[in-house]
Amino acid sequence: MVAELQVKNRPAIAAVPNEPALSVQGLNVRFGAQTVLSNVQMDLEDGRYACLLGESGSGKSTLLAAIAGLIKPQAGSIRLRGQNVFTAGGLQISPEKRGIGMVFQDAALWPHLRVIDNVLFPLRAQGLPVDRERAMRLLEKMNIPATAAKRKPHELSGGQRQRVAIARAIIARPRLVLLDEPLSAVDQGVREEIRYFLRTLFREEGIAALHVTHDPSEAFYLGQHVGVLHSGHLEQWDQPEKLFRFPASENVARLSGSVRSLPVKVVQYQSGKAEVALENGQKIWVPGADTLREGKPGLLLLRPGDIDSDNLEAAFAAEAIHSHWSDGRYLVHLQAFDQHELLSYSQQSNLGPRHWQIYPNHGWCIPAETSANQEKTP
Ligand SMILES: Nc1ncnc2c1ncn2[C@@H]1O[C@H](COP(=O)(O)OP(=O)(O)OP(=O)(O)O)[C@@H](O)[C@H]1O
Repeated sequence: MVAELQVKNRPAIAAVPNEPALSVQGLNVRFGAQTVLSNVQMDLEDGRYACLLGESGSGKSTLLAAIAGLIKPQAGSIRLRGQNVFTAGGLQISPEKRGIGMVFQDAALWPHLRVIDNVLFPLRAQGLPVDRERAMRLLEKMNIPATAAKRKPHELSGGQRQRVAIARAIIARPRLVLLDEPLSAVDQGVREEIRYFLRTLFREEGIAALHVTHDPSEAFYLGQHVGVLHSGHLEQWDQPEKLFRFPASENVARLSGSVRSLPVKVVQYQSGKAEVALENGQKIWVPGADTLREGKPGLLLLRPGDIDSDNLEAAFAAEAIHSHWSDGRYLVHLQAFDQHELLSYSQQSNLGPRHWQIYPNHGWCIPAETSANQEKTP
């Protein structure tokens, strides 16, 4: 009887070769009158690690809950390795049959079970062979000493508990692991250690992951693919370098790292480059989106590494109004073109007026009417 029940809990879906680990199409989620996810589309290749950035309340946890089967969306579809697990037509495979591992902000281990039994729990729940050797190997890889395997979770540090939770999430070789801010409750040193384990372990095991975080450095360290969710819209889902260098919107730029924007007018556009007029009338060529239109307003997105103060052929005057030590250099806040703030890195902390230059071929220009700007309009 017990064996029958366990077999029933095994993932009910078989893998289709060469299909993405996860495919989400047109997903909509509403809670009452509030639309929390709107037409979300994403594909995640098998064995790839993806990170999802977004502000608090943007819908990140809701998306994970929908993929895990914990809530039922109003529209769209979710496929795991080619098999539908949710369709708006009525199919809703239950969470335990989706073959998904989960890691939460707090490790959420069973307090009454020893560490080893916590790790083995998914195998027992799914009626799979209880592979103690694999459990011990995973704990060893996560730098948990063998002696700790017999302890209860409260006898471990917070960082160790989180590493046990990661071992538990992958023990059954799930097709996908969902991680909801797994590093936000641990301190910086432990965070760096765990993110190293995550990176090496998931690649070794070839398990796909969707990892939610607020921290761009975490997303770029771990993510082979990175997305930005804003007000329930997945504004970009891309390779990390593309998302950082060519953000689709001001929100994507802002949520993926330090950035400031300058309003410009598009003079002309030629194969990936735009000539834009700055507010002081000066014209420069910058990389630009192919959605730019001549004569229309644009937004020139500038990261600190796009601006330099040491060049004598300086392009514009600006006042350094604040600087602070950041990651081995100063991050300088500039006041330019009347009221606009820009950022630059510098070896010096000198404040006051100076001349600055936008590096040739740096910056990224997008149309002024991206979703971010539309939302700001009252
Ligand atoms: N079960 C629910 N019932 C009603 N509203 C909900 C429910 N779950 C989430 N929400 C609302 O949906 C919105 C998105 O919440 P969600 O937790 O997905 O955001 P998030 O991006 O994960 O935020 P955070 O980073 O703070 O965890 C919020 O406005 C939240 O209040």
